[in-house]
Amino acid sequence: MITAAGVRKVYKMGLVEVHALRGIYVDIEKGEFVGIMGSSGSGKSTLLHMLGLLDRPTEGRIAINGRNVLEMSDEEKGRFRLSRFGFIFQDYALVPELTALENVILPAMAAGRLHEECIATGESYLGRVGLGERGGHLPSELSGGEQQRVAIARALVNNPSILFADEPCANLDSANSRTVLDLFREINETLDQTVVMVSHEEWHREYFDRIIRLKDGLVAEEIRLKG
Ligand SMILES: Nc1ncnc2c1ncn2[C@@H]1O[C@H](COP(=O)(O)OP(=O)(O)OP(=O)(O)O)[C@@H](O)[C@H]1O
Repeated sequence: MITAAGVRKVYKMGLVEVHALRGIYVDIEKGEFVGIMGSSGSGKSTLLHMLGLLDRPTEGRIAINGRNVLEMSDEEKGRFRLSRFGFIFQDYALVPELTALENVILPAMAAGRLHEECIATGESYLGRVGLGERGGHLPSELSGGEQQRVAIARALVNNPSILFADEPCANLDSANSRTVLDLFREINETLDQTVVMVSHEEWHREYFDRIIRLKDGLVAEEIRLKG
């Protein structure tokens, strides 16, 4: 589904070069729940950004369903991200002035869908994450775990083919982390949704089908746990 081949990423800060990725080869298959693990600074978020087309590699090839994304224009990549990808970040990234439902429907509105259809789809996804009664609440009126579930509903609203989550449980206690991880697992199993998640918590591995472990910008090991 997504292939990264020989992907390097160098951040240049003045005269200093940071080699965040040093030649990564990974394949993400449809329907997988993949954990990208590794110690701090190993390149996990950078890899997620490359696979999610949020940033471009310095060198190497990324292909989605066989198509080389480096040949896409920025506009085409933007459309692709909006319609095919869902993103979840550790700080939830909700708009504080908008209600939960308004946050959830933002990507659907941006994709030009009819307002009534956006509301109906948004309500249905809020129900799916267990917040059907909380659509009118502002993010500040919700707990961290609830805010992250709103962010998951928002990521799902355009029915993407792949969900990218960057340390989605980093700000949650273990009970809320489990709720969020159970939700990812359920979405993965019932909607056949591909999930790629960055984590540095070893206990999360019980949820993953496969782990890609990074070290110093390279794949140190891949472990298949299920499937
Ligand atoms: N925008 C940037 N500019 C400069 N250096 C960066 C940038 N983003 C990341 N880096 C550097 O690239 C390396 C990899 O960073 P990355 O955030 O991908 O690691 P990570 O494994 O996700 O770490 P963490 O678990 O701490 O979030 C680090 O040395 C980091 O300092």
